[in-house]
Amino acid sequence: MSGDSILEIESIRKEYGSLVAVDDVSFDVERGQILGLIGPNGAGKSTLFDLITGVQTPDGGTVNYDGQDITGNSLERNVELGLVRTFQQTRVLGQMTVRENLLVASQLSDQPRERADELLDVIELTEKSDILAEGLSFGQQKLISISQALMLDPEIILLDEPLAGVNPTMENKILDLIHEMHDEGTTFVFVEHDMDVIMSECEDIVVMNSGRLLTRGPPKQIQNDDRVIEAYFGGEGA
Ligand SMILES: Nc1ncnc2c1ncn2[C@@H]1O[C@H](COP(=O)(O)OP(=O)(O)OP(=O)(O)O)[C@@H](O)[C@H]1O
Repeated sequence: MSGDSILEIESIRKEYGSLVAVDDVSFDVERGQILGLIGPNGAGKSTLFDLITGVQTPDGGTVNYDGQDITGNSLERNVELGLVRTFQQTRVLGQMTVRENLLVASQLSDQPRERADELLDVIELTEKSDILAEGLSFGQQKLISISQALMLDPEIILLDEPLAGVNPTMENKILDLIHEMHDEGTTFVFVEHDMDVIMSECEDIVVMNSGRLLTRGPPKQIQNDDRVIEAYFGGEGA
C-alpha cells in the first residue's frame, strides 16, 4: 500500500439480490490527489460512493480512512472525520437564502458566517447571498451544493457528477473552485462522464465496469486502453 494514502478501499462489495453492483473493488486514494472515477452507466460508481461515505453498508470488504477502519460508519460520523460527498441531485433548499444554505451545512465550522461569505466571494455569488436559493440557476445551485460540502472543512470530497447539466462558463467556475481547494490540500475523487474534463483534471483514473474495477492509471494510459474503449463502446455503451 502507498505510504501516503488517505483512503484505502479493500475488496468492497454490494449486492442487490442477484445483481452485484460493486464486486470486490480495491484501490487507494493518495492524499492531495484528484482521482477520476469513470465507467459506463450502471458500472457502480454512485454505489461505491455510497459504500465509502456511509450512505449504504457494504456486504463485504473494508474502508480505511486516515489509518482507521470506518467501514459501516454513518454518513454523519464520516463528515465529522472529514470525509464528505456531494450527490448527483443537488440538495439546495429553495426557500432558504443562498447564505442560509451554506450556514445549515456548517455545524462543524468555528466561524460559519465568515466561511460562508468567503466561499460566496470565491464563487462570485456575494450579491445573491440574501435572495432565496430558488432564484439561482441550476449551475449556481450546483456551485452552492459543492460549497455546502466545503463548509464542512473536508479532507477529502467525493464529487458525483458535479458538472452534469451546467453550461461551459459555470463549468469553469466549478473547476476553479475545485482547483482552489485542491491547492489548499483537499483531496478529490471525481465521478464525471465528460472525458475531456476527466483527462485534463485528473492525475490518475480508476475505471469501473459492471461493478468491477477494470483498470487504473494516468489519463494517457486509460485513453489508449482497449478494455476501456470496449467497456464504453463494446456493449450498449454510455
Ligand atoms: N437501490 C438499488 N437497488 C437495486 N439496484 C440498484 C440500486 N442502486 C443501484 N442499483 C443497480 O446497481 C448498479 C450500479 O448502479 P450505480 O448507480 O452505482 O452505477 P453508476 O456507475 O453510478 O451509474 P450512472 O453513471 O448511471 O450514475 C446498476 O445496475 C443499478 O441499476
